[in-house]
Amino acid sequence: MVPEISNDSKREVRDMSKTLQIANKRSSWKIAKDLPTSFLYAAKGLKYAFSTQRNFRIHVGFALGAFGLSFFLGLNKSDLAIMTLTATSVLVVELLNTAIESVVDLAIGKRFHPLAQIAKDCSAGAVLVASISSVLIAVLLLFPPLLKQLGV
Ligand SMILES: Nc1ncnc2c1ncn2[C@@H]1O[C@H](COP(=O)(O)OP(=O)(O)OP(=O)(O)O)[C@@H](O)[C@H]1O
Repeated sequence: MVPEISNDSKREVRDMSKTLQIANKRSSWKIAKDLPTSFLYAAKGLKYAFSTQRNFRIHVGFALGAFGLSFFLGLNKSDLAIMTLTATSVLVVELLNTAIESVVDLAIGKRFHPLAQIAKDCSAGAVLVASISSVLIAVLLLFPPLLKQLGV
């Protein structure tokens, strides 16, 4: 049987989460004042990843190549949607990997720590898994029409 939660407890949890939200906002060095400013910060993140992360540039190159080939081969809408999801998911994971690396470096600096190693290795592993799956999907979707186009 699920124990009943009193209204007082619910109110307490609501108040606490409100206080935490305010505290979180206040502890941030700078807060985006509106939506365009939030987009600007996101664009800055993309610019940072593109200019500093070789792997991110490689993934962008592959994504553009795959899109070009998809349009050239006339992939149908659902295949194009799958290609889009696949290519962007690799970029998203790569961005998160960059964020995790930065947070780990912020927390520990140049010191060695086994947990920092686990965080970075798992994060890199996530990029690898996403990349392998995107290559598999690209091969599955692009090879048949490509072979047809080449008359093989
Ligand atoms: N502070 C640390 N403590 C322990 N091991 C670390 C630490 N920093 C890095 N490492 C190890 O070194 C590896 C490489 O770290 P790095 O920060 O260069 O990540 P990377 O995956 O090479 O970065 P990128 O994604 O930019 O290529 C990590 O995967 C981890 O195994």
